[in-house]
Amino acid sequence: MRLILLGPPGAGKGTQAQRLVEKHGIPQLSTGDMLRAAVKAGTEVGKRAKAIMDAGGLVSDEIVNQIVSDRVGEPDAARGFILDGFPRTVPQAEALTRILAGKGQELDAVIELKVDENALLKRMEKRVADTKAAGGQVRADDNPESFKKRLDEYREKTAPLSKYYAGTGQLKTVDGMADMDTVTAEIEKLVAAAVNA
Ligand SMILES: Nc1ncnc2c1ncn2[C@@H]1O[C@H](COP(=O)(O)OP(=O)(O)O)[C@@H](O)[C@H]1O
Repeated sequence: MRLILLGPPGAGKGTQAQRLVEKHGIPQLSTGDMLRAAVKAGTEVGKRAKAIMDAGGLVSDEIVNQIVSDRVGEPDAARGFILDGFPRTVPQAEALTRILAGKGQELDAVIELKVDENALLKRMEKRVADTKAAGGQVRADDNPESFKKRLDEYREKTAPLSKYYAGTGQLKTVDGMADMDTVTAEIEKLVAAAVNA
């Protein structure tokens, strides 16, 4: 099963992706996590990406397309994967189609979590508070200024993907304002329908 989770920062993609991983035994491919790992490891990609990420901007399509192309070719992704945070632009979506076509694969579904924008800043602040309370490391881009930039980038470059995937007939939407378990149940219904289609 090959799935994309779409939605603004704070929509709950990471949480839902984790639940799908547990239930279906396929990996979550989060470009945000992969880029943060590259920053931490101090690789060339990490060095190029760090300042952009900290400010809430988007890393170049060229870099993320390459990362995803490499990652979907790894053995654990052969049976499927959940993409979280990719694609984030229409050119990335087009690149993904090419990458998968090169392997004779295609997507099963694109699931968009619809969330009221006013809730997103509060969710980010809660994530920061929870992380601090647990003694964890707060993300450099989880501050109001970078978060605002992330939302702006989302509106301008990522939101058009809904139309793109509506056009391919792959888009499904879920109410991301519902409680987490309800969202999970709704996603499972859509996944079951897509896989049996
Ligand atoms: N597909 C992508 N294209 C460009 N930049 C990306 C992509 N995925 C992640 N990034 C970079 O990593 C940052 C964090 O990504 P992610 O963890 O997915 O954030 P969020 O929690 O805001 O959804 C983004 O703000 C961006 O700088």
